[in-house]
Amino acid sequence: MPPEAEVRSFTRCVVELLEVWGWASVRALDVLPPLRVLPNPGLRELLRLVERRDAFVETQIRWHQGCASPPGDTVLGALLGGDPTVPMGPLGGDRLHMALVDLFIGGTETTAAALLWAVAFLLHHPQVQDRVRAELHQVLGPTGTPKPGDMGRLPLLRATVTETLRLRPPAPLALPHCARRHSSIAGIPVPAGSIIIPNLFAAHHDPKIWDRPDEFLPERFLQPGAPWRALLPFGCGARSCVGEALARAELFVFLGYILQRFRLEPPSDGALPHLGVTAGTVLRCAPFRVRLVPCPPHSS
Ligand code: HEM
Repeated sequence: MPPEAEVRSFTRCVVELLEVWGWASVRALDVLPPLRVLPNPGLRELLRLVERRDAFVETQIRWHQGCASPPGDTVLGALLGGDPTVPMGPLGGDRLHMALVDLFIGGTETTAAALLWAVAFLLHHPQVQDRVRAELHQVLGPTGTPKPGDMGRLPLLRATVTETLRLRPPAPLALPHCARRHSSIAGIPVPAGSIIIPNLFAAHHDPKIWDRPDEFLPERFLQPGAPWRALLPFGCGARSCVGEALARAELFVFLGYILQRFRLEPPSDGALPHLGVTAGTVLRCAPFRVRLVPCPPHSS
């Protein structure tokens, strides 16, 4: 495990990197790649952060490789082949490096942002909190803790996570894709070489698909005929998010764990979080304060 100061500095680097990636001057390069030849302070800053990120990842890899008995039960240990139950075999070189980068960039801020949005919406909707807590107590009893395998038994908790991902998809513009050959989307021609940027946020707020699209209504996912196919917080198709199952499990378990033990309340001044959005690679909730009031088992 690297020293704590290094971990903190790396965490800051990942947060900043995602922020800079969301700057208009940097996002514009996804739409018009030829602009890369022009001087761009945003791009310069992004590349500086990428260098810092890569240096940290390389240090961790070298440390593991130089270690006489590297731990096999870490992600890096498993990717290096230390865990014989992992079928993929050892990775090396660029593939190993980018697998780790994907985990840090794709798998940290997105899930954290979603959890924060869930807490923010639940502060606005204490009655939903109560219903989820009642479901948790009824199904798991006073001592059981939610596990990923409980999703079928805790439909309202699962629906609460899903509704949060619908209203505030953490990656609102997914990732840019380039059409390798001539194609079409919903009858609209897409010439080869086109850059496609899916607007997941807009799709999740389409009034033609979603009833009262701007409202937080987890129950909509408990009703027959809910438009599941129009729900795309993890993208879709061959290049959809590889971390979907992990992210869903993390959100389900953490949110369930929190709601089982605490009532979420606004701070004493009663200020509720602002639910507005600002553009960014990761859709983040503005910072807010929350009181976690311990609630005894059985209470709702
Ligand atoms: C709530 C959490 C998350 C959300 C909302 C999310 C969303 C997305 C989206 C929208 C994409 C782009 C898909 C597309 O372009 O069609 C993506 C790609 C990706 N995500 Fe996630 N993600 C989350 C968590 C994670 C986690 C936990 C990991 C890793 C453990 C991860 C790793 C990746 C990777 C590696 C890609 C690129 C896949 C590829 O290009 O083939 N994500 N994610």
